[in-house]
Amino acid sequence: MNGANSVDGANGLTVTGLTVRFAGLTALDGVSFTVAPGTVHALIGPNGAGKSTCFNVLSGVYRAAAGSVRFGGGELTGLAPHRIAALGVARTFQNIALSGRQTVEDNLMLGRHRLTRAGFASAGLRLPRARREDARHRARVREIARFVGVDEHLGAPAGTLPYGAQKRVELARALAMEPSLLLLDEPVAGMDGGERRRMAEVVLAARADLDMTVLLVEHDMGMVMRLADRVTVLDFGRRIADGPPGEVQRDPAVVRAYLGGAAARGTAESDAHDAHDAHDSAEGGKGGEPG
Ligand SMILES: Nc1ncnc2c1ncn2[C@@H]1O[C@H](COP(=O)(O)OP(=O)(O)OP(=O)(O)O)[C@@H](O)[C@H]1O
Repeated sequence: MNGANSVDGANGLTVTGLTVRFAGLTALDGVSFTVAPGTVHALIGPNGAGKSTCFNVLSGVYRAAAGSVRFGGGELTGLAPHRIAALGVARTFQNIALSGRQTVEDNLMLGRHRLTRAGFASAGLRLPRARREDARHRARVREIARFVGVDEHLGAPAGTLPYGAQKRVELARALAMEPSLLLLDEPVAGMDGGERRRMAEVVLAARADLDMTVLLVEHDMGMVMRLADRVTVLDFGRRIADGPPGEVQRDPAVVRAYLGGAAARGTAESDAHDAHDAHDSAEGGKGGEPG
């Protein structure tokens, strides 16, 4: 199946024939998939499969050589990152990208920038309209911080928080943009079991309560199985499987791709490690280190 049934018009995403090349290397080779509105969709695959490249095209960081990305009825390919953000697409990063010296509240307020109507001049002059708007945004930021469970940290510099809390602040900042499509790049990488479960709860609550479509890149197969309504699997830039998580985890091409990656690297240690990941993917178990 080619996966490009259009879901234009709502908060659905339709990726068709996406191709990205880097000096002789084809990082994405005609990839197509569809993310239905209001669902959590996972993009998985071994290291180097093309997942980050795909996210970078969706958020406007990379340009595609060919193909199309349609969201909510409009074409995203070729738009600059700020234009894509303005259309309601928010993203978190594999590595934390917060402003460490600023407070959590200020980091979240940055997320609301696109929603701010009063210009810099009136905000600078502290005109009443700008003050009211600022208060409204701060109230919403507090709500979102509570929703994600970081409200106790609002006054702290983001860089001083424990790692797991910083990852949740990143998610809160993305939510502060009030996106209709949320791109999560390895949201639980480096977290312990308790933090992972907490993050999973927040993502599911965001889908249910905030009417959001979520696309997720994640190496933790337990998370993928728990969260995703549908999974697209990439390997060497190509789509090798697409379907419900239970189906995809049994797909021989998927199991082979994960085992093949381990064999190609050839060390006993990485074999054991990746075979463990592949086993997890086949069993829907927990584990899988960030790549
Ligand atoms: N800016 C770039 N310049 C050159 N090659 C790149 C660039 N970005 C990615 N690549 C290459 O494209 C391929 C896909 O990489 P990508 O980072 O998208 O994979 P991934 O699935 O996200 O991997 P991981 O799970 O390790 O993060 C890799 O071979 C990578 O080396």
